[in-house]
Amino acid sequence: MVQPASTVVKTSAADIELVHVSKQYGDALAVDAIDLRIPGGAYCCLLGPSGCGKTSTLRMIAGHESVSDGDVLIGGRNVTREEPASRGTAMVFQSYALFPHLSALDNVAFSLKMRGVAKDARRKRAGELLELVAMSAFAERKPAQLSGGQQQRVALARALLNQPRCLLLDEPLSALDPFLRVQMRAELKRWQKELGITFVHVTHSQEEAMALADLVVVMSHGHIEQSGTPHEVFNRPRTEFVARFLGGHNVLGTSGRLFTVRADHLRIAPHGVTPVQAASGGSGMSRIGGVACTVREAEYQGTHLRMTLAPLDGSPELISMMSDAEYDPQRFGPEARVTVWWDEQDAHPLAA
Ligand SMILES: Nc1ncnc2c1ncn2[C@@H]1O[C@H](COP(=O)(O)OP(=O)(O)OP(=O)(O)O)[C@@H](O)[C@H]1O
Repeated sequence: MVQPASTVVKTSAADIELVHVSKQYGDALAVDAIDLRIPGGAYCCLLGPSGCGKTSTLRMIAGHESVSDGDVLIGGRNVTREEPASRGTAMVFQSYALFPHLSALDNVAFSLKMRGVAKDARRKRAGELLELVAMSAFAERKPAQLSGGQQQRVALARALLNQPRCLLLDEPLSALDPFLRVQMRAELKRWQKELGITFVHVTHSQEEAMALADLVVVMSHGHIEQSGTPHEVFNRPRTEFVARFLGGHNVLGTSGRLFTVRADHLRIAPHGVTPVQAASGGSGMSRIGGVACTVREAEYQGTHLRMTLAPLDGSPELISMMSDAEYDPQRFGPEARVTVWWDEQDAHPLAA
């Protein structure tokens, strides 16, 4: 019988706190005085485009990169100047970093061997961890004889060996094909819940972050643009950067103020139908009378149609997601004239 995760990895989750943490590489400021608290037992995703500082942040938590300024606290203890091994963290690398000449079992047992643990004891312990990640049947295989997803499981088992209180994952799914990525994503989430420890996962995929995280931290140019639950961040993006980076939003402007409307909240009627406007608070963020547009493209995406709409007044294009059930190619197909509007409550103001 497979043992519950909590009996194989007996540890408690630790909070992670970053207090005014900066990272300077020569003249380049990669991370700029960020403050962040990740509650113990949370699944946190650091999300942002290439070069925004997410890997540097993860590596500073792990202790693989020195902190230029500020403090890193794990479980309430200041670990800023501590070695990686004494922080209670473990890291899973993008490339998995397995030893090619060792079997899966010996890869997991390697650090126990270095510490002089007897062969039987280390093989027993490594075997338990391989069982946890459903890899017992592949224990004697070398990494080259394993698929990407299987190598990832071995890397995870190895990282769990020392009972970490926080697991740090650097783009752990990026080397996998799309199908396996979705499957492994679900397993990561399940393991995190079963183990009950804090996971910090770096990704540039908003879809991955939305699917996995309890806490999404959106970064740009070394700053935290916004942090919150996936629902908060998606429904209430704070800045234009967050709205554009997450996608699925239209960024609109009226009299110098910016706001967003989710693509699936745009309302569309065939040309000539007068929109019925929900009560307007007079903020100017709804469009009484609607925007006359031409449908530029209608892309079928299974459950939805993604429509690109070109306003006749020459303002920037809008994106609409319409459910397959609502879509009528006669009325909303390419080149159709339509009227687009939105309700006041669906328009969300952005910080300047
Ligand atoms: N060792 C280094 N020396 C000099 N500059 C570095 C070093 N490591 C990172 N940088 C720079 O710091 C900035 C942040 O890099 P970092 O790797 O943290 O970003 P990232 O968001 O993880 O990017 P990616 O998704 O591409 O890995 C980048 O401009 C990068 O070029």
